[in-house]
Amino acid sequence: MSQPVFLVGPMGAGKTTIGKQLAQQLGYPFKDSDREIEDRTGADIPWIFDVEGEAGFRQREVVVLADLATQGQLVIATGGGIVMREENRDCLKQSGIVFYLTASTEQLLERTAKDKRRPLLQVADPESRIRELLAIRDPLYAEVATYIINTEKRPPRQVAQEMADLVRNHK
Ligand SMILES: Nc1ncnc2c1ncn2[C@@H]1O[C@H](COP(=O)(O)OP(=O)(O)OP(=O)(O)O)[C@@H](O)[C@H]1O
Ligand SMILES: O=C(O)C1=C[C@@H](O)[C@@H](O)[C@H](O)C1
Ligand SMILES: [Mg+2]
Repeated sequence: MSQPVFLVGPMGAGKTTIGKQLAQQLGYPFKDSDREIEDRTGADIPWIFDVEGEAGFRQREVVVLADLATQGQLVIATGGGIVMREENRDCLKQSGIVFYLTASTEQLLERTAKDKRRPLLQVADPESRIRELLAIRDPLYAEVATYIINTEKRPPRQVAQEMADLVRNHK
């Protein structure tokens, strides 16, 4: 099985955290599209949003996803908005196994509260913003998903274990 494994879902779903554990358990290299964009740009995500706007960030995301998707056996954690572009959804569906990681709005809010590096959540009412984004994106995450995994009430390592078993048994 040489196809990549993608993790999609909202900010705070645990794509980066669980993705690293999954990669370790499968023995695959790990990549994070957000980190890859930052490395290639030489700047962090808040800077890219400030200077190039969300549209500039999304353009970079398309290029990085297309590139990572052709690198074979990797675990790839994606950014929360990756499904906003149709070409990304097509790429995800055609390229590998896709896990949609879910959690309640309350959990997403709690998990993202301290970290100020998510420009879309730097608003007066982040809870409403999370709900708005989910209303738009949930059907898009579901559209690309091979498996939908709830990440609540279990530590990341245990979630990753379930996912690793699904990958190993995937035909
Ligand atoms: N299953 C879990 N149980 C408890 N906490 C978790 C779980 N998964 C992730 N977390 C915590 O939630 C926070 C956010 O996780 P993470 O950065 O992995 O989310 P993400 O989906 O990659 O978000 P983004 O889309 O912004 O990159 C981290 O502090 C992480 O430790
Ligand atoms: O949900 C989103 O649109 C984003 C999620 C993060 O992973 C980053 O990709 C960026 O902050 C935008
Ligand atoms: Mg992440």
